[in-house]
Amino acid sequence: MTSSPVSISIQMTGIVQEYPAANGRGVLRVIDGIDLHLENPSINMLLGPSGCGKSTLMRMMGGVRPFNVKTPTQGRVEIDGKECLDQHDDAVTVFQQYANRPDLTVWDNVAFPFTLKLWKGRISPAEVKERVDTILAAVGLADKKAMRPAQLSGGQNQRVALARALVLRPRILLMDEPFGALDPQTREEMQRLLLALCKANPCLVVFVTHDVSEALALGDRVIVLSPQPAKIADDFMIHAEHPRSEAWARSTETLRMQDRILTSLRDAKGHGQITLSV
Ligand SMILES: Nc1ncnc2c1ncn2[C@@H]1O[C@H](COP(=O)(O)OP(=O)(O)OP(=O)(O)O)[C@@H](O)[C@H]1O
Repeated sequence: MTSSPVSISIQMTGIVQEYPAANGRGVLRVIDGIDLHLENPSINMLLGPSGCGKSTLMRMMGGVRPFNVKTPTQGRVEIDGKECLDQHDDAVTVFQQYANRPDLTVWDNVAFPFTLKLWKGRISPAEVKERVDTILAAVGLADKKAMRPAQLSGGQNQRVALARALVLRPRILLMDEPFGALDPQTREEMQRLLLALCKANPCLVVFVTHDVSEALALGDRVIVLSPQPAKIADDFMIHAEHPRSEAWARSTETLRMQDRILTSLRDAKGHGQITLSV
């Protein structure tokens, strides 16, 4: 993978999101006035109680609009100063559920986006091959390329999903609790892998997590949302170098940040969803 300078910004101004209420009467306000400016290359962690609207906010950054719902209800999302009105190819998303196709090999799963209308014909078959082989080597799956998802572990499946996202060389990588279903050791391996991939291929990462330790291990910036309807409860930078050591994780500075996050979540309904894995 080659390291190339990358520059992108996401500006969210006065964001309000309402959905039709489940009982069919009125609306449910999920996001209640968020202003946020993100710039890359950086890893931005979004933390907040379950259901507070993290995924909703993240989807807006990729221009994804739920069927029949005006998104955002109020406010404006800009990518590089240009209003984002639709799904765009600057952003790709990695989900907790991998979304790998069971009928395709690892190689074909990673190459899959290039078969879609948006990408078809944009790059040559030779470049597709070069990109897929390179990213599979980078995520440590070069020797698994002929296997199918059912033959892989959870961590390996998540590597496939990460490779499929990065093969597009996005300027924005949206990660919606990507490591939430993995065991602690695999989760740590994936965190180290993500840091290495981001170093090789800098981009703007927005990463949703329920885990305070994960936010502290990965984040250049930590944004804490309040319970629904979400506002920004806290927002701070972490300047420590990556990868962050065990000693750093146990330092007074880190414990103070951990305490700061937990304090801003203390009164949150549903804060039991927030975990601490150190
Ligand atoms: N398309 C939709 N239509 C109606 N309600 C929706 C829609 N999408 C999300 N919601 C509601 O908006 C709220 C916020 O959902 P969202 O998935 O953004 O929260 P979250 O913070 O990511 O949750 P979690 O941490 O549990 O994944 C929830 O109450 C959810 O039911």
